[in-house]
Amino acid sequence: MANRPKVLVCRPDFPEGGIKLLRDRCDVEIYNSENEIPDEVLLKKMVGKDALFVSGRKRITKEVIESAGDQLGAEYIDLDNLLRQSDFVIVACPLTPETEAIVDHEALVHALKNKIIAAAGLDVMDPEPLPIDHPLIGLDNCAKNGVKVIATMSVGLDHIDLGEIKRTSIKIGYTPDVLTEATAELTVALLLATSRRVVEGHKTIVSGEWKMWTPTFMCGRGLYKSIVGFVGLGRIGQSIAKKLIPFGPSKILYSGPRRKLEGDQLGAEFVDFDSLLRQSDFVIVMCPLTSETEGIFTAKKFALMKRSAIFINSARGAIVDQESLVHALKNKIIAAAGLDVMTPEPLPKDHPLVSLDNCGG
Ligand SMILES: O=C(O)C(=O)CO
Repeated sequence: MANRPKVLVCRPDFPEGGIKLLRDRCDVEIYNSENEIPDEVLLKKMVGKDALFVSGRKRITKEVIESAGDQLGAEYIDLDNLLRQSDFVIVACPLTPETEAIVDHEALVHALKNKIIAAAGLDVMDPEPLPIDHPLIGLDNCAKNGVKVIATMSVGLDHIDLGEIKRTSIKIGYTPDVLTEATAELTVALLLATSRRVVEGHKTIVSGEWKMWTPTFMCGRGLYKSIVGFVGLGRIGQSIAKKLIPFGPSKILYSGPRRKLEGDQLGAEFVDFDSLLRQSDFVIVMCPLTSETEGIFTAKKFALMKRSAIFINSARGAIVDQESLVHALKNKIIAAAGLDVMTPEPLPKDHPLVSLDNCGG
């Protein structure tokens, strides 16, 4: 069918239901490799596409955005002069009261139909999308070019250069709330498995290391009357907190950019980062990866934590300085870690975190 948006799906293994939704409305090309699409392939394949659908692991770089979008540079000149001189006129000003209705679409249709100008390439229009029967749609000399949407199957946007995106008209689609409960359940599982040493215990049976019952063998740490600290109390953090409250922690703390009403409603106390690290028996990392949070878990921060503390990260590996985490675990500066995320993913088999008994993932 004509005029269907063209979408490049950058992995073959997104859930079928979602792909079907896309296929119903769009022409879909799927990049068929289990590895993330390399930039040089993406740059070629996205030519002529209206949208990209990527995973949360595909880095969307400045180069990709520049090729996808609608950036320009221009020499200052008054408008009429510019219109008289230019072979190509690129509209890239912000929408303000002064520029509103900058393109009179009827006038544009007239100009294109009557060859007053040769052609138009539109990355934006009014309304968006244009109705299928709009005269611009049927005009051979009017192309709607360039990627308009980058959709990612993730709530995290850390893989996309948002600074560059803001300089374009590209819209971002993401999946908030889709995995809130799943991530929260997994984090609770990770926390219990780590504190109750489930994986370690399993290994002792498989390896034959468990010889007999002794009073303190595989003793873990309890949530009951513990202090649980959340670094980031967004949707997922709140859901984890709700699931942990029935275990009877004595206190829930959280740190982040600001105190939240939802934190108050959960009876959680807003504290600064260092104070959270000093007080918590369980530290749960649930903040987004941004320039402010990258590498915030340094050796100094691990040193602030209790020696009995358990560290859980279900957010992003890069929030943690991983060498410092290895050091903290090896030297029992903290008791244990449960990791849903790491750098790189997957960790190589010979990475120290893989062999440490007090680290699970
Ligand atoms: O939604 C996200 O950001 C994820 O990491 C899911 O894997």
